[in-house]
Amino acid sequence: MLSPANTPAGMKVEPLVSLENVGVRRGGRWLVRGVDFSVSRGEIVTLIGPNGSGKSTSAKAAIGVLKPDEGRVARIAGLKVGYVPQKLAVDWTLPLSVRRLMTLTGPLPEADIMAALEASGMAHMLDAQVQHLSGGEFQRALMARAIARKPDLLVLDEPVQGVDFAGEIALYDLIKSIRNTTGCGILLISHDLHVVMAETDTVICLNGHVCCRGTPQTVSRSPEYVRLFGSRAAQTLAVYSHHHDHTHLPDGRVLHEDGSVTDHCHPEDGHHHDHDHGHDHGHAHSHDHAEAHAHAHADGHQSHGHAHAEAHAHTHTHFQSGAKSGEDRHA
Ligand SMILES: Nc1ncnc2c1ncn2[C@@H]1O[C@H](COP(=O)(O)OP(=O)(O)OP(=O)(O)O)[C@@H](O)[C@H]1O
Repeated sequence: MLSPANTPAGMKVEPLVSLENVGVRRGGRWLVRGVDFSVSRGEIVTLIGPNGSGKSTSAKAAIGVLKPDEGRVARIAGLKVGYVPQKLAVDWTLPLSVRRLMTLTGPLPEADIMAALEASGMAHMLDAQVQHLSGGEFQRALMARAIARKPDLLVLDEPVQGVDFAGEIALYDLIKSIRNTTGCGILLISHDLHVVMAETDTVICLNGHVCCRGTPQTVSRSPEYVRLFGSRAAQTLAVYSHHHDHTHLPDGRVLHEDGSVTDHCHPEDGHHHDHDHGHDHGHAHSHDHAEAHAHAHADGHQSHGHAHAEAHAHTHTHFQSGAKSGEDRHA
């Protein structure tokens, strides 16, 4: 495995992609600002945050699909990106087999198609119609498609959407095994504020900017969590909790915890208090988190404790971005 943890001590690894103070402005307002994070080979970075908090925007800026209005994005030369979008622009009235899905945007050697489907547990569904796949199978097919071109960086936008709890664990297992066998870097997007993959090296919590970051606290030590979800779940999932200190109003302005309202939110505006949960919220909280998780899954949606009333649009038509270097893209 090529995890940074396994690289020889003192050896500096150049990140596959790094964002520095990135801001994206559209329609007269900042969608995200002050975003900085990097993803290295073998590393799993998870972006969490409520709906509309800028996760997809930040990921798109990272892979070069979207040009930032401020800040810098650097990518290693020739970076190959596999992108599993949140939504697909597919005409569901036309028949589409899994095999065809694999080659929609370009031919692939048969051996690579089969190896990717094999790795994703989908080889037996080669001729199945995509329309008939379950949520979990569909995500696996998309993942197979993304890994077939052997990317350096795999970007997964909400890979567990529409997937039940057991399927979620299985998908996280698959993501872990992709990382372990290929050594690629993984940027994972989740709107679930309570649960992230245990293997996540860094969690970046977005709320229009980086609200907090840290290592996820594993809950495997919490007897309550194990009792609720079983030891298998406890081995696979971890919990990362946080608190948002501001609310985005429908008109784009920001209501802060102290009652003041500003036009934008920005880490430097004096209203934000970053929490490094690696320090602030340790194991003592794991019992509460496990309960939060139980509720989230029992009623089918999460309570974020954060009102975000904005409508948002998705443009998720890219399967795969053959991003070259960031400088090329931004020239
Ligand atoms: N091209 C655009 N023009 C204007 N606003 C946009 C554009 N793209 C995204 N937005 C807005 O930017 C905000 C962030 O969107 P983004 O899709 O990055 O959020 P997200 O955290 O990924 O949300 P979700 O969890 O709902 O997918 C949203 O309020 C969205 O409406």
